[in-house]
Amino acid sequence: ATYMFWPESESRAAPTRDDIPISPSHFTPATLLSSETTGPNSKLLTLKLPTHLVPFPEDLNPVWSIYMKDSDIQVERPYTPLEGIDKQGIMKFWIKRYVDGEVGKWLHSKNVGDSIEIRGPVPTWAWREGEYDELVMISGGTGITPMYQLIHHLLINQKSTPSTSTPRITLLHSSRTPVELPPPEILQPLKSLAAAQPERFKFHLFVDSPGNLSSPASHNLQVSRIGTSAVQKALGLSQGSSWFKRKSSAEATKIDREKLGKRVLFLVSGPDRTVAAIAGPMGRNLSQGDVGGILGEMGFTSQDVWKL
Ligand SMILES: Cc1cc2nc3c(=O)[nH]c(=O)nc-3n(C[C@H](O)[C@H](O)[C@H](O)COP(=O)(O)OP(=O)(O)OC[C@H]3O[C@@H](n4cnc5c(N)ncnc54)[C@H](O)[C@@H]3O)c2cc1C
Repeated sequence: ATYMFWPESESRAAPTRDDIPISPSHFTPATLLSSETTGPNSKLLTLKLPTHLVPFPEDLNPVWSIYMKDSDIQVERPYTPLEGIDKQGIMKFWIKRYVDGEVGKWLHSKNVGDSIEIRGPVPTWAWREGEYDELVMISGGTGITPMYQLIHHLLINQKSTPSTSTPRITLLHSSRTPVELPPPEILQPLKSLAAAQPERFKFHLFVDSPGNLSSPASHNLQVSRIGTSAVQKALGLSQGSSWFKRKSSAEATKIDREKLGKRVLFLVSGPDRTVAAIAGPMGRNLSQGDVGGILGEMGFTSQDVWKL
């Protein structure tokens, strides 16, 4: 997935400046305000920029990320600020450390007060108002971060009632075990939103294995992979309905897209294996590749699916 393997660009050699707002063409030193362990291999990092370096809100259409540079080995990787950036220059990130990974490990080793050079904002995927009636988001691990940024922008951060052109959203998220689930800073706002506006937002959590939890169900956790039935449920369909073409048993899960009657977009983000299982592997050179996996089996095509 592009999510894991971003090509090394020459941009890591971009100059460092602290006199103009952040932009993709230069690095800017930010200060690490807090670093909090959130699981066996993840941390929540908060960065702060001086207020005069904060970009204009109109340059911050979700979903966007910023590159952070490991200044020891001069390697940069993109990370997604969960709530974008506020007027005070604060950005929060949920970051995983891989055993043999470079930048994640380096970021985890940083102390409060340290300086981290950042470059961005860089668009990940451009949200366009009014194009979809419904978004079905499927994420694995830290792949929840772009989903969270979009949900925060559309539904959590709204002072007034969302407009009728705001899509209904379902988020299906999976982590390997309960201790690897996103931290409360991410889960709690999503749970509150699902409880307060169930007609606008639905949220379901999955784990591959229950870990030490004796009763996952009481934590609203399903112990299973995200599969066809979870997607059907997200679309408000049930197996018996006429939406399903029933030409042969092999086609039992195929959806008659014409009859869906709503403009649905699937957003998929996470580790390679998760993206491949849900929507087929990414293509060469960061292209989307064909839609495969369970969404492909259900009959969805590249106009219905975007792999982040
Ligand atoms: C737009 C975007 C936004 C992102 N947002 C976030 C975010 O909010 N939070 C987050 O945690 N991550 C995010 N990522 C992922 C992040 O950019 C890094 O890819 C991730 O942190 C791993 O980088 P690393 O340097 O720590 O590990 P790397 O050194 O890249 O290694 C990662 C893993 O791959 C393995 N590996 C390395 N090289 C190879 C190879 N050649 N072949 C096989 N395996 C190999 C390593 O052993 C390790 O397990 C985002 C990615 C993108 C593209």
